[in-house]
Amino acid sequence: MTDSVSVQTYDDAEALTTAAARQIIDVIVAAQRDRDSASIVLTGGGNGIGLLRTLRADSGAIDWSKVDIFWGDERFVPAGHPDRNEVQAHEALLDHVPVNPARLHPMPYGDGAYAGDPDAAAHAYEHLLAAHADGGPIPEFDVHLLGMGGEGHVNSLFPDTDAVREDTRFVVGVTDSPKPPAERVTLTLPAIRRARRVWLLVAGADKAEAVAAAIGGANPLDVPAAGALGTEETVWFLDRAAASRLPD
Ligand SMILES: O=C(O)[C@H](O)[C@@H](O)[C@H](O)[C@H](O)COP(=O)(O)O
Repeated sequence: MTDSVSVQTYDDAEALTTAAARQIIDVIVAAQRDRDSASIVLTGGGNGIGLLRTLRADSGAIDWSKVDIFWGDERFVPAGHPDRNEVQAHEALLDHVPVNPARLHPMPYGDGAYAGDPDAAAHAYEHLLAAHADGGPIPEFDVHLLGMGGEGHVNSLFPDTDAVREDTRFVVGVTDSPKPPAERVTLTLPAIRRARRVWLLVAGADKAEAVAAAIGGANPLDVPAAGALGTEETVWFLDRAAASRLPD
């Protein structure tokens, strides 16, 4: 674990997603050079999907056939449902670049083999992660992207829930999400903390208080984003409004 937390502030959401896209190209290219492959964890939300749209326009020197793509959380809805983060990621980027389908690792669908049982789906995804780990229990993702809700949630880890309290499992099912749909599958804080880099993409004045609390070291049970830390770095990509409550 590192305490290397940094903040980058941009004029608006478009500028922050553009900057994060440029930087993720460099990280992926370097990982492919050093280890022949890269692994990223995608997130939903406007900024996470915005970053993917930016990469669609220009993904630099990335060899998309050598990127493993995982998801940090998923709404437990049927395959192809527009609310699935996976569907939005395909529309924004994955349908438009030469990914290796075998290296796309979507979370299970709400109408598939685990229908009605998000926890069984979570166990299945944890096994999938283990199968792609290089020594450890799950991969050391090169970058775990995250959005954040106004109350500080990341992935489907909402304040004061069993999911955010989870300290052993890497993936859990959620049946009580305060934000619909109630059923979700999510990586936990222990999973996020295995990532080399955790990048939080956050815009808007309604996020400013939670941003300040998280960076100020709030209890993750109250502000889940406070517990989202990478082993090498944690970077907050903010617009001016989201950064407005940070101390100078
Ligand atoms: O699953 C969800 O309900 C959303 O995807 C959610 O977790 C989102 O990522 C954050 O609320 C940040 O969203 P924005 O980037 O759009 O602010």
